[in-house]
Amino acid sequence: MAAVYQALHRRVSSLACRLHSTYVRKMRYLNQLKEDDSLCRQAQTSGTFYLFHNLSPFLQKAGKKYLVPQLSATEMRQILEKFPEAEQWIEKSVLIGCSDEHRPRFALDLGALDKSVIESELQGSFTDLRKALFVVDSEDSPLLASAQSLLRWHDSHQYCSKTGQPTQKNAAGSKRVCHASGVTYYPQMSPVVITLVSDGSRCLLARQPSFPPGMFTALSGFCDLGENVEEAVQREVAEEVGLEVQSLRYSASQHWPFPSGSLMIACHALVAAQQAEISMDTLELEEARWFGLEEIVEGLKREPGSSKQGDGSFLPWFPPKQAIAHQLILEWLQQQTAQTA
Ligand SMILES: NC(=O)C1=CN([C@@H]2O[C@H](COP(=O)(O)OP(=O)(O)OC[C@H]3O[C@@H](n4cnc5c(N)ncnc54)[C@H](O)[C@@H]3O)[C@@H](O)[C@H]2O)C=CC1
Ligand SMILES: [Mg+2]
Repeated sequence: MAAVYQALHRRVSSLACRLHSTYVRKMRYLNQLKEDDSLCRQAQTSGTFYLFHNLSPFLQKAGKKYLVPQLSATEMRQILEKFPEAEQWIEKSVLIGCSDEHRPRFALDLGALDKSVIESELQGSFTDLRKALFVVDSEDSPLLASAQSLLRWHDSHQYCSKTGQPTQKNAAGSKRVCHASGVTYYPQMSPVVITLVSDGSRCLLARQPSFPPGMFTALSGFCDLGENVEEAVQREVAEEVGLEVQSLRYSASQHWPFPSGSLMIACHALVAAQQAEISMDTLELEEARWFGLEEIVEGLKREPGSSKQGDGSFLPWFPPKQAIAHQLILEWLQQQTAQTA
């Protein structure tokens, strides 16, 4: 028995080692592409391309599914030949990853070109990211989200904020440089805390007036400069619902492309059950209230379309699985059911 176990252990370890080395080699290769412009330009000739138009990704409908096509360099050339100055377009692409076989992936925004020509040629459509994220396969959503954030960053950092002179991107798009001032700009994102507050038996969800009718989610807020995650959670909860966090626990994080590239840091926070009276910030929130276990279970079953009632009001529903708020709510539910079991 021990021999079988040892053999199994050896096999698992060697598999883990091989997997690990694939990952390490991939990350090192990507880093090389970021650092070496000529290597990256060469990689563009064998890479694949995801297309965007004014930050909307290109999707193809196949039956009920939406696919995110990757175009080869040859297919890219065929499309771009239909427009003037085809060569300069490839230069605008940004590196967003690579396959395990080191085939690099790029994203390219063709916003200045006539989108109907591309759409009819490739039989698909440029789709708003707020829709695209929720209709594509779950492994494609993070890729679209990070590609869009990087393209947006390049689009809004064309000039040096010190000299006003144009900045130049490196081949991979991992930075921009102002040659007049020597300043290097790196893509930025904003840290945002998202907190599911619980009083031990209920959890607190809120809605902003801009949310779709009936949607409730966890409290969120941008971190202030100089603040750590714990301070940001405590401040946001105090500001938005007037409660004092007693303890908090980190759950997970997620890149979120709205409004312009955020790192969502998700936490569970506990407040004292005796001091759980909500005092809502009416400037930001339209409604904030406690939800019991049953209401959470029911809310998770609902979809935007099924939440409208006969009298025109909406029953609560929660963000879809692509949003980290959904994961926080599921975790809370699991914890509650484990406690009451
Ligand atoms: N993935 C998910 O599950 C969820 C994601 N979110 C995201 O979190 C973001 C932040 O949540 P809010 O409650 O709106 O934040 P918030 O509570 O900090 O309020 C937003 C206000 O903060 C100010 N602000 C400070 N720094 C900012 C920055 N870097 N960028 C933009 N505004 C800044 C602005 O005045 C803005 O109106 C939302 O934009 C939303 O996209 C929110 C809930 C769920
Ligand atoms: Mg907020």
